[in-house]
Amino acid sequence: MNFSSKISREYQSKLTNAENAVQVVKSGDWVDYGAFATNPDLLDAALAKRVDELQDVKVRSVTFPGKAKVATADKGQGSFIYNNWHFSSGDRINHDNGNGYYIPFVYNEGPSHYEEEGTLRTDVCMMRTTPMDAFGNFNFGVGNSFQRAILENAKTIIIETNNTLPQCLGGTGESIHISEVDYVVESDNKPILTLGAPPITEIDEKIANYIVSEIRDGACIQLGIGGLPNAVGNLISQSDLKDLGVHTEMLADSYLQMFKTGRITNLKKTLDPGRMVYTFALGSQDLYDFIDNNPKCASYSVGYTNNLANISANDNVVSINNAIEVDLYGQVSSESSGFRHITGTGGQFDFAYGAYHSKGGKSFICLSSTVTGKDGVVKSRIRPIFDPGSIVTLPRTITQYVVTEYGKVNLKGKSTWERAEALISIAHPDFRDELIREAQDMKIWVNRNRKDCINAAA
Ligand SMILES: CC(=O)SCCNC(=O)CCNC(=O)[C@H](O)C(C)(C)COP(=O)(O)OP(=O)(O)OC[C@H]1O[C@@H](n2cnc3c(N)ncnc32)[C@H](O)[C@@H]1OP(=O)(O)O
Ligand SMILES: CCCC(=O)O
Repeated sequence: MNFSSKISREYQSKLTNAENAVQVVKSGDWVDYGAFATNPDLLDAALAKRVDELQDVKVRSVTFPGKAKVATADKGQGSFIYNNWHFSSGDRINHDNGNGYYIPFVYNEGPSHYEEEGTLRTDVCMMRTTPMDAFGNFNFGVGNSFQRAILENAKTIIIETNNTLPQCLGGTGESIHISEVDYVVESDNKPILTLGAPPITEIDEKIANYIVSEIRDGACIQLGIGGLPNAVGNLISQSDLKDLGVHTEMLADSYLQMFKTGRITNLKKTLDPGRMVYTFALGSQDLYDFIDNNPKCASYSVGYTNNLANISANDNVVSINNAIEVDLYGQVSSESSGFRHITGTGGQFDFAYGAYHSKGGKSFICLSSTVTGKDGVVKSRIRPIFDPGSIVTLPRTITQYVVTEYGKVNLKGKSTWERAEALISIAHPDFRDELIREAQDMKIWVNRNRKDCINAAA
């Protein structure tokens, strides 16, 4: 039998439908899904339908597009407990409603949690991939992440194919072979989630200006998610910066824009020169078309992209990420607000640490100085201390630059009173007096920190 007919016989023998495939799940099992667009769709729906038959099935996902059906199927019967390593907006709603839980981790350690013997059990992994190629491989498309480590830990593997996933060339960890798979389900090829570019506000533009003036030719860029990093990408596209490189966890539309305007060549990178390195992609159809089979882009496991030594291996790494709040000690909270869990630590810690340790590298945390709550009340995002429940994403020892529309400050090497002074200088003017009073009560204010000196710094 020749190679291709052997592969196709194996494929046919494993082909089934979603309802049959999920019969493999038993009460008490741990089930892992995919990450981002590689979360299963039909298999999630089929598993949720077994709500009356199953007890105590624990599901783990990474950033489910929309809302996972298993999370809401349960209605308190103890059939499913839904957990997630990083919340999407749907996961956030599930958590708000008591239908989901967060799993704390730093993103670079995702693979090792599954690789360390006995840390995590995976009875069944069900994930979405591209259809099988001529060699028997299923590609993880835009969700490489730590899928390979999960699959290697899984007792049973079910693949749900979708032909709208781009073929993402690796790298490492970007595919699985038919010989490793137990069941294949062909889906209805519903288009994967696309994300429009977030709108750029005037405040975002001001913040982006402070950051872009710190970037030099040949720098290696990591942009986080949200409007602010998108504004930075937009401004870089219009600049005359040259030979920028990309080593990031998330590939988004702003990289495509910077590539098209000739800002990105990747030629000055010392690690993976000539290639844009990423572990997942989230953006428009244009972005997915760009990465599809593109040898200039390399999809790697997050154990590689977010490895601290790999991040700092390139020179002049610039990492730009968003935050929810920063306190006067310089701690950064990027994943929750009080007891409301919003997203996750993700790779923020990895890139803030790795960028600072790259030769000439800089790490930026950016946020608007205020936010208007759902109750209409305007709050300062520079806080004396965080509310109970707010999670520290970056300890104060790791934070380098903090940027608002009122300026940028570098906290490295600064004592507590200098940090308070620096951070209040970039807070919204309406909140500065109150922050100074709080800093006095917190014993992080000395007599030479006076209001006029704050105004001078601003
Ligand atoms: C994928 C990557 O980012 S790679 C980079 C490394 N990873 C990280 O940085 C992970 C942590 N960071 C993050 O998850 C994001 O950058 C965030 C959440 C900090 C900001 O992302 P954005 O998309 O700009 O957030 P957005 O403004 O849409 O707010 C998300 C939610 O948080 C809420 N929120 C934002 N700021 C605040 C605040 N200061 N107080 C209370 N709630 C807030 C919003 O109301 C919104 O809730 P909703 O969905 O109910 O409306
Ligand atoms: C899963 C991690 C995504 C992020 O870093 O935001």
